[in-house]
Amino acid sequence: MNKDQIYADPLGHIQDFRFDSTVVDVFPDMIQRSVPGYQTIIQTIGKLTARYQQPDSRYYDLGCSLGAATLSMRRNIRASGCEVIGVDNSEAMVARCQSHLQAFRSDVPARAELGDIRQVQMDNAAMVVSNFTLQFLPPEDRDLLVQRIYQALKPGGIFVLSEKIVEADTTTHDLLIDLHHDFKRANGYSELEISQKRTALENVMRPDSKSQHQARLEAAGFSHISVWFQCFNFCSLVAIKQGAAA
Ligand SMILES: Nc1ncnc2c1ncn2[C@@H]1O[C@H](C[S@+](CC[C@H]([NH3+])C(=O)[O-])CC(=O)[O-])[C@@H](O)[C@H]1O
Ligand SMILES: O=C(O)C(=O)Cc1ccccc1
Repeated sequence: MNKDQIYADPLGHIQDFRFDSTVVDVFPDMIQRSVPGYQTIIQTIGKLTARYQQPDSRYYDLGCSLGAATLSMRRNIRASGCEVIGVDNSEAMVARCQSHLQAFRSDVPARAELGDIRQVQMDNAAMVVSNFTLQFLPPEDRDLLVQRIYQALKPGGIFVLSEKIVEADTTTHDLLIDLHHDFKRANGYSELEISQKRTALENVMRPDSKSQHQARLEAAGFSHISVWFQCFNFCSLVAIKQGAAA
């Protein structure tokens, strides 16, 4: 696995963070060392797939990057007539993701599509995952996407939404950010790397608060909403669409 050293040297001008080929080459190392609980979340997406799978259904991974969640869903589907679709608007990510998907044998079809998640057609879904992707959309586009996810889900379908979050309380907000930086430091990132990456993300990643996420999911129509994971300022929610009446 290639080590992430993208922000190791001092940069005169720090450009906005982009998911280009330089990032693709180090992405598994970067996400592992930067996102607390990443592995737990990927594994739990698999467990949720095993529970919420429905036959003849689609499973979407929005902002699939290299396909970690796509693969985790595919590994856990036993129902027939299912298909897993990863979508990402980074050409470099989609190309690498597609070759990962082909490297593992499976009876469940899976593909990575190049596209903007705001435009992609979704329907007949048992499950939709947005694992740290919604935070990169312009805030004004988030409500509509969540409404479209709700519409795409079948009754009883599940949406897994993982996000970096902000706290309303500034004291605990600063505390959680400090704890996250401690986590990055413990994983070998220097002060310079932490601060340059922070600057690079400032204009492109705009986290909401947990209550904003919960309100948006409720407004879209989801019946059952819970935070199932949180470590520092990283969290993951499940939102379930009401099942068919018995
Ligand atoms: N509008 C958009 N349309 C499509 N893709 C987008 C868009 N905006 C950003 N992306 C894509 O969303 C991904 C976000 S990374 C997801 C990790 C993955 N889910 C994982 O479980 O490993 C999160 C992170 O690195 O913090 C990138 O690949 C972008 O190209
Ligand atoms: O690195 C960070 O500080 C993050 O917030 C997580 C992250 C991980 C990978 C790409 C972009 C952001």
